[in-house]
Amino acid sequence: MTSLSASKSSALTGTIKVPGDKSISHRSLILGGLAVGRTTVTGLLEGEDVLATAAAMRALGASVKRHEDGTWEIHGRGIGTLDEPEDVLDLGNSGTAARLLMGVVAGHPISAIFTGDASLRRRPMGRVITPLGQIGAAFHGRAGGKLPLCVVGARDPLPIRYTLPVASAQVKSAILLAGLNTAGETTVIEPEKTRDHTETMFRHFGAEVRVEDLPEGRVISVTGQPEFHGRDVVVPADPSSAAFPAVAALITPGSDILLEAVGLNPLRFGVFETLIEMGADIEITNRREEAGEPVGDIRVRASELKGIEVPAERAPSMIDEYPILSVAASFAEGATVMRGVGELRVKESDRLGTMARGLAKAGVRVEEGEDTLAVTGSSNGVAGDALIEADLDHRIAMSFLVLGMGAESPVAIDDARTIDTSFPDFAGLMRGAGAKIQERT
Ligand SMILES: O=C(O)C1=C[C@@H](OP(=O)(O)O)[C@@H](O)[C@H](O)C1
Ligand SMILES: C=C(OP(=O)(O)O)C(=O)O
Repeated sequence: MTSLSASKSSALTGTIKVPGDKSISHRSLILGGLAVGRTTVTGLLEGEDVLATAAAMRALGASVKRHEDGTWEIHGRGIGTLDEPEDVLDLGNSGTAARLLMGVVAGHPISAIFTGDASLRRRPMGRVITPLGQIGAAFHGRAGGKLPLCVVGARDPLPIRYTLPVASAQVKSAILLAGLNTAGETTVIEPEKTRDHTETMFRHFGAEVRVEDLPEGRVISVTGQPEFHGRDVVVPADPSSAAFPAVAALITPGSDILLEAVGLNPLRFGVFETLIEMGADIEITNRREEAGEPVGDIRVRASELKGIEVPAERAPSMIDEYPILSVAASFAEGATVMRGVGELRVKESDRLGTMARGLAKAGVRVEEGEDTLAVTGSSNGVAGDALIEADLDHRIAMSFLVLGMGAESPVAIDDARTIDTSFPDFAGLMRGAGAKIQERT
């Protein structure tokens, strides 16, 4: 295991291009593999999660290649024509890859066995098994719907109308992907809006998607068996990754950084809204659109932050950003109370537990509730001097390295390898901006 340690850094400066959006990268490989003809993807995140999706799409019969210039080229044969994989599909650490691909397989007359690393094997899959079972797929696996499990795809997938019991773009996307191969209209109702990259990209590849805002929620319908044609996709920089250098700059006096070409989709932007409410000096310029997604540059300058209440309804738009928000809160004056965050317990780690334990170890006042987290910052700063267990969770690992950049004494993480799932070369990019991150021996 590579252990890294971060210590109090001087001002962070310069332009930082964080890697491509993870959600959009997964979807571009999957839809490219379902389309007839050539799809090219530029700016694909080459993190382990996305590479697991690339390998799975190859195992399902798509041609997926990387060119030397970093562009990816995908050729599929059309919806309904995937091959049965000859071996187990190992999705590593990626919940998105596992759940979206279960949707794809559920809608095809093939079987596949899904597994993942120790973190993915403890995550709940019942949330996709229930609706995909209604479509006609069968599942054989461990008690409680955990991986490894075998998906037997439906011979004649049925169109369903399903209301999401949990705000999850992964569940919504799994159902819509299975719906691609049904004769008829598949409808998902989401009482709380979640990221809409699947809907946007479905349209980009040629599907008919209807979206209505009704009293029961957002109603999304896709007409099955569209002709998907290969398309060009430009992946914006990931706002979830951008949040790490952004918070690092906010808590490091004198910092002034520019985050280039970041996705500004409002359903992903909750963390920046929250930081601005906390008093962050954040400015967005050069707004534009790429492949149907809004993009812009984000300038972040060191700021005095204050604690706030983060409303529960904002959770889906910043679900992956609570760990790094808790770090910002540790340097803010007063309490930051995060509500409605129970979903964090079923991510790569139990993020409420891992954050609460780690912050307490580093000397931060923190209270963990069943679905709340309250962090109280102090004008004395953060003590640090802690070794944190990342627990196979990239966002926990990066959050504590950022904490170390502002703390009085260094903060170390036991396993930095996990960062490669979503942000390869995080340490290199941060060092380039002035952060002090060292290998521990
Ligand atoms: O659809 C996606 O790409 C994602 C959805 C979210 O998960 P849930 O659907 O479980 O909320 C998020 O946490 C994950 O990192 C990516
Ligand atoms: C929860 C995350 O990803 P996934 O669900 O794809 O493992 C994440 O990246 O924070």
